[in-house]
Amino acid sequence: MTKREEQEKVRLAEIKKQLAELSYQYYTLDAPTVSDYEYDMLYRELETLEKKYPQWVTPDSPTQRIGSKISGTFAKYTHDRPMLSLGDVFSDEEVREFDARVRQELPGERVAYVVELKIDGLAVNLIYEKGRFVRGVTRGDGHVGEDITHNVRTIRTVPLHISDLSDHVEIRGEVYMPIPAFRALNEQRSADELEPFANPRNAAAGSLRQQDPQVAAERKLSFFAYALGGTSDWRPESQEALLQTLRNLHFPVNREYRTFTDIQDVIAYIHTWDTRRDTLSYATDGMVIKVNSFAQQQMLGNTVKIPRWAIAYKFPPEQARTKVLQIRVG
Ligand SMILES: NC(=O)c1c(N)nc(OC2CCCC2)nc1O[C@@H]1CCC[C@@H]1O
Repeated sequence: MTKREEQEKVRLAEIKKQLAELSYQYYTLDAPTVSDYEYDMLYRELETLEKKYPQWVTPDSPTQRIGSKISGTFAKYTHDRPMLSLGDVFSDEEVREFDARVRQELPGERVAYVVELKIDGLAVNLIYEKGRFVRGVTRGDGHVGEDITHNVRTIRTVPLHISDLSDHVEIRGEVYMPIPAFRALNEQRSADELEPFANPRNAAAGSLRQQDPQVAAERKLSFFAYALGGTSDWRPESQEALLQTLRNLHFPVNREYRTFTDIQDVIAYIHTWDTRRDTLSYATDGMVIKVNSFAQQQMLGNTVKIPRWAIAYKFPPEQARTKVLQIRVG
């Protein structure tokens, strides 16, 4: 390799690193530190170098987010640890019953709960090998999902590489379509005389099922990470510690999670979102209450489909609330 090629190879690696950091600031932190122009100039320099040296293009380059169409059906993938669903509850009383059961099964233990917004999207499994994003899979039936890597890699908040170089890391979270993107998409679909999507969840699901990643890329999907799959050598102590680790790895983590030791405080926090959730830029359909300690989650275990250490408190459906509001206003 000539001196010049050597320098260009270094420059190429440097730009990829910078663009990944700038993209994280812009899309995940919503706090860009450079102008769009500066970003575009760097991106163009990378494209020029990759055109000159195609042998140096790596799958985790920002230029590789939109690959080629896939043909035919999606490949199937078996999760190395099942992706559980959640049992639903609809009242404060049922939340207290959950707490009573947990404490009864953990006699003498100090129990803390992490409460998270329940994002109304699509559960997805992200697989990283030696730090590189290699596969994105739908939850499917919890055991076998569909390989939608080509579409997941177009999601700007999904890192194409992470600083943890373990052999196999599985990050689970929710792919969702922000409400502004959902509204714009439906306006466009009405203009094109296409059937609008009923809700952001359906729009996200429809977008992830596209054969053409160019279409998925235009749907402005996003992602919140909230759980681990079978990950080779991570041993986080608790949900809280896991969420912090995910944030440190530059995964988008929803910031509205809180930790409580008293179920009354959990219930009070849930109700602060009864109407406040309408101000969020993404759809939610409830709150997820999880026993914080992973050791205690292990002791409580899971049924075939759902954990015994977590529940979803569901908000009343929109129309019901609107009716109540009408009566009150009327
Ligand atoms: N939708 C969510 O925001 C959400 C969340 N914040 N946390 C979890 O934790 C999982 C981990 C093990 C059992 C449930 N699951 C969520 O969504 C579930 C995934 C599958 C069905 C629900 O969408």
